[in-house]
Amino acid sequence: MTTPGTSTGTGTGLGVRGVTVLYRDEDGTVATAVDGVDLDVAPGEVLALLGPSGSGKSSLLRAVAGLEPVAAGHLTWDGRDLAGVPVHRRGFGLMFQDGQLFPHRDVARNVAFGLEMAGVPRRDRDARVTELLDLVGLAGFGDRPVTTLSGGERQRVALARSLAPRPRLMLLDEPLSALDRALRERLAGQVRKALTATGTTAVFVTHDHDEAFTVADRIAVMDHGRLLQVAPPADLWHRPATRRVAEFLGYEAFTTAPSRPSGTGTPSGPFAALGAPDGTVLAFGPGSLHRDQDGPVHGTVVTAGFRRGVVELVVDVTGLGQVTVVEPSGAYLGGAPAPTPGDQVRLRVDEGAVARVPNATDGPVGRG
Ligand SMILES: Nc1ncnc2c1ncn2[C@@H]1O[C@H](COP(=O)(O)OP(=O)(O)OP(=O)(O)O)[C@@H](O)[C@H]1O
Repeated sequence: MTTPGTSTGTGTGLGVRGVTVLYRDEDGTVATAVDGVDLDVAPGEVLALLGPSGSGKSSLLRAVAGLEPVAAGHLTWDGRDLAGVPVHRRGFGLMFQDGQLFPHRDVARNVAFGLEMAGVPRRDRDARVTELLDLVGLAGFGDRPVTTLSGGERQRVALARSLAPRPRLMLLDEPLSALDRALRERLAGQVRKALTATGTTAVFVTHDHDEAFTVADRIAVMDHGRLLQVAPPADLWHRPATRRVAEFLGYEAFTTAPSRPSGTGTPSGPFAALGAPDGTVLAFGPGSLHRDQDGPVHGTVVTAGFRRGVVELVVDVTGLGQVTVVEPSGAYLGGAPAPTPGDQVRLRVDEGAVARVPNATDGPVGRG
């Protein structure tokens, strides 16, 4: 058996150096899908590639898998160049939006497929299948025909099947995007559990912010073929590297941190209490401001609406712009009226929910 082995050894994992992926149209036009990306994924790490549609996430993943040629730069595993190593010799597992199970095999034989191909003895195979089905929450499903499974169950079988041969790297391309939101949220946690429990190094492509934050040890934000920032979830959320990243994450309004007037040492204005070095941009989003009748910040309600247990007020904040204020909807039980457009409100700032953006210009980042 070509046993890639688990990825928690002494290696260095995946190296991506200046990788560019190009597509050539029939008329000869060349489009750059991935543009000189540098990235490292450490052994045992789960990295999410997050970005809008068309940002180049799948192209980068497919290049790592060996499914797409690398036009410039190179890829390494544990320091060894992957150029010329065919897909099936990389020891990488692949999982896509549609898990593409074998319809004529039952659940257990789907999970066992890679082990059978590798000549793993029956007893070891059965033990591994039981272990994996247990891990993905499908204990006892072994003899079910896959045609009787729900979409979420199918994707969990596909995950178990990919993990069974202990790939040294798992590449997941939007594995949950065909499922409904509630199921996606639940399964994202399960995918993380399965990857970390098996010590599997993984790259998880998604355009869904919540999924990326749930699944990943670090998130790489991609746009127009370039990496904008690579950081652990909390660092990315609270310290977006640029305004573009902050906007992509959902921050809505920006202001430069108040500077200290020379001589007095005390900045003034409604955001004066927010500690940040001069020139830092403060980014406000849902949760950054709360209603408080004695609050120092003034605003006018633009819209108010219920959404999954909360009331969202879009408020035009004086000196800042429109920011969403989120309130538990329990406050409106019994028909208590929600604010209406045009109402004046006072607000206070939740300092921990205001991101600090270094006043850096947007551009690609170095390797993560
Ligand atoms: N086979 C192809 N031929 C030509 N252009 C392609 C091909 N595949 C992707 N592209 C283009 O490359 C760019 C990046 O596409 P890619 O699928 O990598 O982005 P993505 O971030 O994964 O998007 P999505 O989330 O929509 O899947 C897009 O502009 C896309 O139109």
